[in-house]
Amino acid sequence: MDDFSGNGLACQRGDRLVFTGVDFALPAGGALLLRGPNGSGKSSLLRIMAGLLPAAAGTLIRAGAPVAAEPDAHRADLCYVGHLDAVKPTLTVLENLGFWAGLHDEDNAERVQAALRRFGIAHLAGAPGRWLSAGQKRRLALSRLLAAETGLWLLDEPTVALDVATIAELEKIIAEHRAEGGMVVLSTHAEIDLPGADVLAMDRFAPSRSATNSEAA
Ligand SMILES: Nc1ncnc2c1ncn2[C@@H]1O[C@H](COP(=O)(O)OP(=O)(O)OP(=O)(O)O)[C@@H](O)[C@H]1O
Repeated sequence: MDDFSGNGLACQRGDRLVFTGVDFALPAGGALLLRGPNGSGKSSLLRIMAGLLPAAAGTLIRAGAPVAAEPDAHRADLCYVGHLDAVKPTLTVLENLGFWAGLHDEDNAERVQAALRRFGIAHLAGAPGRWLSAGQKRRLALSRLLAAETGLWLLDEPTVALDVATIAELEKIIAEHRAEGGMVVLSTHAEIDLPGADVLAMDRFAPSRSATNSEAA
């Protein structure tokens, strides 16, 4: 059974200690909502969870084993959607998603088509990325969630630029993922329906000013 947890996580960006002492535990099917003001470290924590940024302290555990022991297995079984959509402007919508999904699984054509349909952008499959509106780019980025099967979804402000109907669809897609034992960590300033989610208020983990100064000294 999959699960994902973190103990004593700290993050340093440049000279600044952004947060310390973050603990969380996600069971299979679990959801974690990251809240907090601008700069409190939500994106940084997601990047640490995705293995894109080293933690200054602490441990991540996936399915009972330290992520540091098998980082590739962890990365292969997660989908990180950052708040930059990473859509290549000269590739078509289908090529963008097919390329990404191919990194996970070569036999992905059907899943890719189904993902575009589910996010309502199948009619744009042949359009170059540069033609997409902000919301269409976001839908394409989120289509990755369905184009390859991964157990852990890490979503940085996923509802930005989405219309109301697509936010409702995303809520359903996340609920289906969790019903199959998938996990999700999501940061947002907006309202989103994530039944039973744990909430991490990131401002609680800001080091005190004196700690920050002594860290920087
Ligand atoms: N590449 C970087 N180099 C140095 N500092 C950085 C870098 N990226 C982010 N930071 C700093 O790390 C801190 C946390 O930023 P982060 O983006 O994680 O916050 P956030 O809670 O996601 O904010 P927001 O709500 O504005 O998206 C901020 O003080 C930010 O300036």
